[in-house]
Amino acid sequence: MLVAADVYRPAAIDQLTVLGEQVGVPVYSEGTAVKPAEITKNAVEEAKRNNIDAIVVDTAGRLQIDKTMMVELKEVKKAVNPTEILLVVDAMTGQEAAALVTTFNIEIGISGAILTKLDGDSRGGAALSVKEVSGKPIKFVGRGERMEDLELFYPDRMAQRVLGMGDVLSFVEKAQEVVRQEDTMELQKKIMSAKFDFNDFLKQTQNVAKMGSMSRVIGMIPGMNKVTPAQIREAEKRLAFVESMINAMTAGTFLLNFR
Ligand SMILES: Nc1nc2c(ncn2[C@@H]2O[C@H](COP(=O)(O)OP(=O)(O)OP(=O)(O)O)[C@@H](O)[C@H]2O)c(=O)[nH]1
Repeated sequence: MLVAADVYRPAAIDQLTVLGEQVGVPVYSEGTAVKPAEITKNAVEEAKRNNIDAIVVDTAGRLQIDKTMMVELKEVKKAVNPTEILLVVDAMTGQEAAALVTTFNIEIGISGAILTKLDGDSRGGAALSVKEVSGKPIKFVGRGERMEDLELFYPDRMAQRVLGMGDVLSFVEKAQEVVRQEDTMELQKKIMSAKFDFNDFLKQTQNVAKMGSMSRVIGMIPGMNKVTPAQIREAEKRLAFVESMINAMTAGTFLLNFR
């Protein structure tokens, strides 16, 4: 169950409700008038009543460290004694990330971090900072805006990406998640017998899209870390254009004459 305990940002509750619907997870909310610690305590009771054994509490975030927020987080921690306390760190904040992690770890005591926006920072400086200043592990990383872009963190794979060696293991795992083995065999047969058509091409591009944002997929391929965000945006635009062209075509058999 997801718990809406960010009572300050007006859209935070709605945002969590939409996310809950998307992933099929119930969302517990009491609006903005109740204190986060109280909401969290009630949510645990509600979860127990419904035999739900895991809850994720979304608390308010701030760019700057804020005393009131720290007190509030301590209250939430005291109220429910969570198994994990994960700090969400934006990788784009660079060195500021180190200060944030240090303060949260001293004040609240974190058990790990989630590093987001790694798609915008391939150098991985923030990842090193988290470990260096807190000694706590990064448990998940975000590489784009979609749910599929949130993944488990593997330090060795991150190191390979930073060194420009790609991340073939994650690439294969993601591909296995979205493509069925039988479909791959079918496709292989089509290519071998020269029957690969525009519909197959469309299916392929849709499968790649299911693996996550284009920057994320490209980043996993060895040697492709030099492709700039602008080039990726351009490629996405062109792909959308080609897709619309194919969708506008009439089905049938055409012979192309290239003489
Ligand atoms: N490119 C990219 N965008 C992300 C990533 N993670 C989150 N975002 C985007 O960043 C914006 C802010 O994300 P939120 O989830 O609202 O951030 P938040 O931590 O809840 O914000 P607070 O209100 O401060 O708690 C949204 O537009 C997200 O789609 C990521 O890994 N990569």
